[in-house]
Amino acid sequence: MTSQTAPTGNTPSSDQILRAPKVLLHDHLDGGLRPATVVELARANGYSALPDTDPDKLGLWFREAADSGSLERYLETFSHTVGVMQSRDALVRVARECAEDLAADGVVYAEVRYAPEQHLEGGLSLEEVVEAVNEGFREGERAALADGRRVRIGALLTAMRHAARSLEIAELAERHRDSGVVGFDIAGAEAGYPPTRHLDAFEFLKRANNHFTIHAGEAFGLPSIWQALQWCGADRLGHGVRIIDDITVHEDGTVELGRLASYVRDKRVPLELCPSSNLQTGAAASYAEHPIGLLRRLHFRATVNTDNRLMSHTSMSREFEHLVDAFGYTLDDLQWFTVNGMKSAFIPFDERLAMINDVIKPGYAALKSEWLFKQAAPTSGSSPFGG
Ligand SMILES: O=c1[nH]cnc2c1ncn2[C@@H]1O[C@H](CO)[C@@H](O)[C@H]1O
Ligand SMILES: [Zn+2]
Repeated sequence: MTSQTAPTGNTPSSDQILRAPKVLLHDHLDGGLRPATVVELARANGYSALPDTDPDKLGLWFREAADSGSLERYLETFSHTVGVMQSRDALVRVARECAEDLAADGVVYAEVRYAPEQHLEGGLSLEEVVEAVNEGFREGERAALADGRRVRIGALLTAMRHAARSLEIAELAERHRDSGVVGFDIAGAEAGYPPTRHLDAFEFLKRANNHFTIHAGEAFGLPSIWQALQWCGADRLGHGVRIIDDITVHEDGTVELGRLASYVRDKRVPLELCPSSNLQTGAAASYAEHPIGLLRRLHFRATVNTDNRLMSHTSMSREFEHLVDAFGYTLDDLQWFTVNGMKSAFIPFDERLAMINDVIKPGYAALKSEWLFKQAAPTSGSSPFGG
């Protein structure tokens, strides 16, 4: 007679990772299109600049072109996705498919960002862009629900850091606050465009008690993170991965945090880490060397994100799989990242708490207790009771 005991340190299977409830705070709408949708929208809208019209080859092209080692070159690939997202129908479709794809990946809560100012070439107004995207998200949530999957999507409005429309976009976010927009962001090339160029937008949002994150500490280091936090007052850091530059690991294994890294950890500043994206832009050399391993050990408020599912050929499940492979993470680790994400979301506290207690924790508990019911699984071999 053998007896089964609770597994410790078990490696989650791909299937468990897929079914685990996941939270995503950093995902670009224009970085997550299905390749086939890019092709179809280009055809429908007379966009003729696509590098390939075969969906498989186009998907590969995005991935390879983005795999350049530089953020600037990575960002060039967005001209094609933004290029086909210039009509109301295109925006509704892309947003709907985004919600459906995230739901199919087991994401239960996501904040998806895009820059309204980049979608005006077909004659839409900023308001119309936001309304179209919101409509698509709601349609996608309903379609997912009809399929038995629950997902909630909030939009973040991004202003481009090289442009000069950030105050206008911040005001747009504030106007749509009760209709699907949960916050604000700035993105684009980091070097040469410090967040302090947009102080008026951040001041406006703070006066309105609104929320914002800033892409900082991705292609540029500590000064960018410091400005985002101490000059701009960001609630979260988009990437923030270069906070590692302010952390010293000594030969005897002791770790020393500089003032900025201490502040980030002490204040529980959420880091929207995007491992695959960082490998492509050169911010990290491999998954195993990605700072997320150390940041998790040191209990920073680390979260796991996709950034751009198309360009990085990824999903939340894939990001988790890479981390499980690189660091041996268990379901407890994945739950820790997920709860961190939910704690750091921009929706109200009571909703975050309910999502943690009523959706995330029960979801992981169900996965963690599966070993108890192994004998009932259809694939199990001989009877666990012998004979
Ligand atoms: O990792 C990133 N760092 C900085 N900017 C980015 C990143 N990914 C996408 N965008 C930029 O954000 C815009 C709105 O979604 C995209 O068009 C792209 O230019
Ligand atoms: Zn990003």
